[in-house]
Amino acid sequence: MGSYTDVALIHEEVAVAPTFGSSLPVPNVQEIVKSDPLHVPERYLIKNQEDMPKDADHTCNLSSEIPTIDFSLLSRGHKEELTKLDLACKEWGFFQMVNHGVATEVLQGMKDAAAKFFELPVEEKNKVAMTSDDIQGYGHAYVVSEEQILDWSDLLFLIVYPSQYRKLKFWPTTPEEYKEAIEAYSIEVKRVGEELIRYISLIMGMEKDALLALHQELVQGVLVNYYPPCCMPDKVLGKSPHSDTSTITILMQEDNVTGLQIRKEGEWVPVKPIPNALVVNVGDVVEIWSNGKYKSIEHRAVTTESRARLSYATFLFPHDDVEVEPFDHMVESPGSLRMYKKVRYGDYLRQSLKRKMEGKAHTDAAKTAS
Ligand SMILES: COC(=O)C(/C=C/C1=C(C)CCCC1(C)C)=C/O[C@H]1C=C(C)C(=O)O1
Ligand SMILES: O=C(O)CCC(=O)C(=O)O
Ligand SMILES: [Fe+2]
Repeated sequence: MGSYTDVALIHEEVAVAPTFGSSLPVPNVQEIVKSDPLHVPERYLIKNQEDMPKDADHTCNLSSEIPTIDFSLLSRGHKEELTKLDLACKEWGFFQMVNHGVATEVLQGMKDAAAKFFELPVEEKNKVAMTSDDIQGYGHAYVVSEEQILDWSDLLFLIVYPSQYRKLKFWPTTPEEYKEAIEAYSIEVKRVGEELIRYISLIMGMEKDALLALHQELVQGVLVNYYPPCCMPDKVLGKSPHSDTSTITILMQEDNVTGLQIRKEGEWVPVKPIPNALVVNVGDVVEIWSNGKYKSIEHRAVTTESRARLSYATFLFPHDDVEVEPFDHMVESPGSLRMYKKVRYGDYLRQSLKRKMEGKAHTDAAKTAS
C-alpha cells in the first residue's frame, strides 16, 4: 500500500484533501436537458470541424470488420480462436465477445437498475455525488480547466473488487436493487475478465496465470455512462476521444442505440451493438506490457437527438504499486526499441486523471523519447 501522504487513489484512504482525480465542478447534463431541451451551452460545443461527429448511425464499411471472438471456443481451447484473439488485439484493440456465458437476466438486471438510478431526481442522485477528494460516485471526471469543452454525459463510478476497496457511501440505495444488480453483474464480468487476461497471457507467450499474478491484485471498477439526448448531436461529444488506462475494459452497450466509435485508419468507426455481446478493448497497460504489439485504441462516444444512451464499462487494472513496462520478450529483438518507460501504475492513473481526455495523451506521455 502506498504512503498515506500520497494523494488519494481509487483504493487508498484519503489523508489530505488532494486535487487528484477530482474534476472541477461542472453542470449536470441531464438537468441541462430537463430545463431546456433545445439549448446546448457553449462549453459543450465542439469547435474543430474535423472533431464533429457525423450522425451516430452513419454507415462505415469498417464497422462490419470489427472482430468477433467466441468466448466459449476460447474456453474449449480452440487454437484458431486464440489466433483470432491475437489478431484482434493487434489490428483493432477491440472486439465483440459472444457466448461469454453471462445470463441475459444478469445483463438486463444491471441495465434496469442503472436506468432507474438515472431517472431519479438529481437531489436523490447527488446523495452519492463524487466528493472533491475522491473519484468514486456520481458526477464527472477529467474536467481540469474552465476552458475545456465538456462531454455531454454524467457518470457513476464504483470500485467493486477487491471488496475491501468498496466505498458503500457512494453505492445507490435507490433503487434498492442496485447493489444486488451490480454485484451479480460484476462477479460474472470478473469471471470473464480474468479468463480473458489468461488468454492474453498465453498469446504473449507467457504462462496462463502470469499476467494476472503481475497485477498483485486485480482491481475492478464499474463506470455507468449516461448520455442524455442532445438537440445538436453533431456539435457535441458524449465522451471525448481517449484510450482506457486499464489492462482491459469490458463494455456492455444498449441494444438499439449506437454511440461508441473507435479510431481505425483515420476514421471513427461505429461499434454496432450486438444483443447480449460484450465489447472488449485492450487498455494502456497491455499496450505498454506488449511494447505496442497490442493496441489501446482511441475511442469516443457520440450522442443522439432522439433518446438517452447508457453504457456500462468495467475497467480491470493493477494495484497502484505495480511497475508497468514492456516485457523483455516483447521487445522483439535485442536491437528493437523499448517503446515505453517504466511507470508505477498508480502514478500513471493519477496523471491520466489530471489531464482532460485527449486521445492517446496517456500512452504518449509514457513513451520513451523517440
Ligand atoms: C483504470 O481506470 C480506467 O481504465 C479508466 C478510469 C476511469 C475513471 C477513474 C479511474 C476515476 C474517475 C472516474 C473514471 C471512470 C473516469 C478508464 O476510463 C476511461 C474513460 C476515460 C475518460 C479514460 O480516460 O479512460
Ligand atoms: O459509452 C461508450 O460506449 C464508451 C465509454 C468509454 O469509452 C469509457 O467509459 O471509457
Ligand atoms: Fe473508454
